[in-house]
Amino acid sequence: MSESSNRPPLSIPPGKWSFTRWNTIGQLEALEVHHPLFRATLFVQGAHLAHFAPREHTDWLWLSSEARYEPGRAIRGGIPICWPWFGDPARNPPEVRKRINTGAAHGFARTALWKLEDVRENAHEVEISLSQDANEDFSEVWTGRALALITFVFSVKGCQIALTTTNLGTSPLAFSQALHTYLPTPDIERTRLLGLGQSHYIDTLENWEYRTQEGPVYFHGETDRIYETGESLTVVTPLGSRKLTSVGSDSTVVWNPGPDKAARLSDFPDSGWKTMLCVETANAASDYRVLNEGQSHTLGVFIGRK
Ligand SMILES: O=P(O)(O)OC[C@H]1O[C@H](O)[C@H](O)[C@@H](O)[C@@H]1O
Repeated sequence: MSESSNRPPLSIPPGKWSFTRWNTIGQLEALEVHHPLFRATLFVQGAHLAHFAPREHTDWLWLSSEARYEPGRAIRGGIPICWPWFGDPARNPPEVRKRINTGAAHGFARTALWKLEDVRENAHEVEISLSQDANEDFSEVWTGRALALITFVFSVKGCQIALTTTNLGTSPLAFSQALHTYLPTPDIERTRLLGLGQSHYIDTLENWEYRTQEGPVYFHGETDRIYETGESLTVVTPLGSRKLTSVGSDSTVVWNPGPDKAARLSDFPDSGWKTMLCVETANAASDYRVLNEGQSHTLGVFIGRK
C-alpha cells in the first residue's frame, strides 16, 4: 500500500470556499458543508459521506454511535463506497474474483485516502469531487489500473452521487460495486421499501437461493438480499419517506443485520438494527460490469424527498 497522508490536499485553498470547511473528526479529515439550505460531512478517507440534511431536517443518513474515525478503518454508517468489488470476494463472479488478492469484503476504496479534485459552490448547490487512482500501490489486494471519480451534489432537494470508473489498463476490467447507503428509521418493524415488487432476488441468508418479491419489503429480523433491479425505490418510515433513483445500476442490495448479527458487527450498537436499513445502489452479482481499455461506467443515486 502507498504511504497515505491523512492531511487535507492543499491544491484548493480553503479561503476560496464560503460554505465548506475542513474539520478533523477523530483521526480523519473531513469537509463540512454549512450551506444556508443544507449540511453535509464528507470524509476524504473513503470519499465517505457521513451526514446530509436539508435545512430543518434531521439527518437523512444513519451513522453508528459507535463509529470510529481512524485511518484504514471503515466508518459504520453514512454511505461507504464499495469498490472495485462488492461483498465477499468469494461470492463474486470469477472475472471479478481473479483480480482480488484478499478475503476482505467491499473493496479497498472505502478505507483508502481519496484525492480532493474540486469544490464548487453557489446559492443553491455545493458540488464536491474526489478521485481514487487504483494502481500498483494496491497490488497486495487487487490487480488492475482504474480511476474512480466520485461527485457529490448537495442541494435542498437532496443528495446526488455519481461514481465513474474508467479502465486505465489494457485488458478488460471486470468489477462490482455499491453505494452502501445507511438510512435511518425510528422503527424498522414499521418501515417498508416500495418498488421491488415482482423482482427477483438472491436471498443470501437462504443459501443464496433465488426468490421473487411479492409487494413491499418489510423487515422482520435479519435481511440480506441482492435484488435484480435498479428501479426507483421509496423507503417509508413512520417519520416520512425518501426516494432513491439510480443510474447505471440493475441491482439493489437490501440489508438489515437483525439482533444477532448486530451483536457481532464491528462499531455497531446492539440495538442499532432497530433504527437503520441499508438500500445499496449496486452493480452486484450478475450485474457486475466489464470495461474495455479506456471505457467508463457511471453508477449513481439521487436521494430525495418522496
Ligand atoms: O460489515 P461490512 O463489511 O461493512 O458489511 C456490512 C454488510 O454489507 C452488505 O450489505 C452485505 O450484504 C452484508 O452481508 C454485510 O454484512
